[in-house]
Amino acid sequence: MTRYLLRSVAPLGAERTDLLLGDGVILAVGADAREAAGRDAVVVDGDGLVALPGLVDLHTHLREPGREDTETVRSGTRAAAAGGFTAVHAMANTDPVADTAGVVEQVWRLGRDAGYADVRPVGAVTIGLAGERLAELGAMATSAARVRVFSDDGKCVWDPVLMRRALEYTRAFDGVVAQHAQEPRLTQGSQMHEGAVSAEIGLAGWPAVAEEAIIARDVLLAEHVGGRLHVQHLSTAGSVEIVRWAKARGIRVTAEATPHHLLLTDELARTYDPVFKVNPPLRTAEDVEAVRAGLADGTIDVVATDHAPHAAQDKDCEWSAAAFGMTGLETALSVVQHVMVDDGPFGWADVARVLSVTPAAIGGVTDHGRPLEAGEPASLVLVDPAARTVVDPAAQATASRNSPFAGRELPGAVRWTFLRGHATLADGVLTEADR
Ligand SMILES: NC(=O)N[C@@H](CC(=O)O)C(=O)O
Ligand SMILES: [Zn+2]
Ligand SMILES: [Zn+2]
Repeated sequence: MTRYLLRSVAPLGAERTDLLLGDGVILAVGADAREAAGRDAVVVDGDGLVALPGLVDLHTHLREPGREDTETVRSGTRAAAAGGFTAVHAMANTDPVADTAGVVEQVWRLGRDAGYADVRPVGAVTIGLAGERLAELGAMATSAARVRVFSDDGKCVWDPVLMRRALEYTRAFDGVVAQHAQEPRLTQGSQMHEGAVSAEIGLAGWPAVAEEAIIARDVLLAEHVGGRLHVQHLSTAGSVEIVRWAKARGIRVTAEATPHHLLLTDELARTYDPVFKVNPPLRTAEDVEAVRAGLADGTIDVVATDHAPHAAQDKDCEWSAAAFGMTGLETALSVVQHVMVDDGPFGWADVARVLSVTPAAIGGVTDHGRPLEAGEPASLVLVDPAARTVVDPAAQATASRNSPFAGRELPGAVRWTFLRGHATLADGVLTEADR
C-alpha cells in the first residue's frame, strides 16, 4: 500500500507538522514521520493546508435502490470524497425503502464495493415509511450494516405512540431516532416558509410551528422514555430555543443544521427557481441568525448536508410541481468555513467537531472522527482555506445538478481525502477507489 508523507500540514489549523500514512493508519507524526517515511513514500506538499479528520455526514440521500438516474451509491460517495467526507449515513427513503435487514445490507455492500466512503445505512422507523407499523429495527441493528440511526426522513413519524415505541426500542442497541419534524396537517400543500415573502408572492406557507410542535413533543417523549432523539435539519429560531431548553433539562437530544439553512433565506423564493425549494423550507434572516448562534453555542451539535439529488425534470419545472431538496456534499465544508470560520467564531477544531467528531459519535461510527495521532485510522482530509471557487454543478461528482449555491463564490477547497490511508481524492482529483 502506498505510503504518504504529508509535509507541513496544520492539524485542526494548529502548528504545522508532518504526518506519515501507511497500512491504513497514521504511522507517525512530526519528526518521526519524516524519519520513518523512507524513499518510496509519496510526498504531499501540505504548505497552507489544514488537516481535519475525514468528514462524517449524518444525512445523505444516495437514491439507490430506485432512483439511480439521480444518484447511485457510487456517484454519491464520489461526491462525498470530493467534499472531504469519509463516511455518510444513507437515508432510508429509497425504492424499495430501507426497512429490512436485506435492503440495508445491500446499500452497505454497494458502499463497500465502491470504496469511496463508508456507507452507514439509516433504517426506516416504520414499514415503507407509511407511519403505521414499526419496521424491524432490531434485525437492521444486528445485520452486517449495523444500523444505529433510524429515520422516516422525508416523512414525519407523526403517530406519538409509534414515536414513543421507536425511542424505547432503540435503547436496546444504543440507537437513535432521527426525526423529520414536519406536522403533516399544518403543512398540507406547503411550498415555502410561511411569512411575509410567501404572502407577497402567493405560495402556500409552511409555518415554523409545524416544525417546532413536533420537536417539542418529541423531546418530551424522549424524556419520558429515556430514548435518544436526533432532530434533523432544524431550521427555525423557535426550534433552537426548544432544543436549548431540552438540553438544559438533561434530555438526550441532539440536533443538526444544514449548510443551506445556515446561509440562505426565503427571499430566494422570489426567483421562483425550484432549486431553492426544500424541506424544511429556507426561513427568514432571523432564523438563519438563530441557527448560526445555536451551532456556535453547541445547542446544535452537527452540520449535516441533507444532500438530496433530484432529476432535471423534477427541478426544471414550475415551483409548485418541483421536488423538495438540494445537493450539498461538495459544498458543505466551504459553506461552514464561510459562515462559521471566516464570518463567525469557529476555529478548525470546531469545524472538525461539528462535521466529523460529533456526527461520528451520534451515528456510532467508531473509526471516524478520530484524533490525528499515530495509530489512528488514516481517514482524513486536507483543505486549502485560502482557495476560492465559483460553484459549478456541472463540474461536480454528484449525478444531479440541483445545487442552490450554483454561481456563488465560496471559500476553501478540499485537496486530498484519505479513507484508511487510500487517497480517494488526490490534489483535487477523484482517484480510482480501492476495492
Ligand atoms: N430535504 C428535502 O427537501 N428532500 C429530501 C427529503 C428530506 O430530507 O426531507 C429528499 O429525499 O429529497
Ligand atoms: Zn427530512
Ligand atoms: Zn433528508
